[in-house]
Amino acid sequence: MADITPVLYVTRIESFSACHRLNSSQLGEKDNQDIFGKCNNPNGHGHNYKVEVTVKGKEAVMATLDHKNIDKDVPYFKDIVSTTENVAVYIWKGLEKLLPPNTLYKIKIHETDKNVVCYKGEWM
Ligand SMILES: Nc1nc2c(c(=O)[nH]1)N=C([C@H](O)[C@H](O)COP(=O)(O)OP(=O)(O)OP(=O)(O)O)CN2
Ligand SMILES: [Zn+2]
Repeated sequence: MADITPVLYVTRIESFSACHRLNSSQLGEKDNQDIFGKCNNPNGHGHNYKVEVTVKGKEAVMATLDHKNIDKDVPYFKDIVSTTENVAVYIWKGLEKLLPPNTLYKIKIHETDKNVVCYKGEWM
């Protein structure tokens, strides 16, 4: 008879504080303002991001982001807009390299109390 093993998902919640500005280097000033509105303010703004990492094992930390200006201090975001969706993919790519294959399950980021993004490594 085949063994039946329960699959458990373990979630750790970590946080980091960072500032950013939603602005695409591929667009002009007006388009950036129209698309990103107040989040395109040149002065930027900050968040206390809460990150939930779910693995089938253990986790690691995202020190490259904490107390940083995401747009200026993190080379990955030189030509990528620092939306929370893109931050989630960035964290996924970083953690995936540190963990055993197929153990990372889900990244969930609370940018604000109202904005929550989830990424499960899927592409379409
Ligand atoms: N799809 C996305 N939309 C927005 C993102 C994002 O990452 N992905 N990010 C922002 C801004 O960074 C912004 O700081 C979030 O602010 P905002 O939504 O304005 O603020 P709150 O969640 O506090 O709620 P509001 O009631 O809307 O002010 C915007 N959009
Ligand atoms: Zn923001």
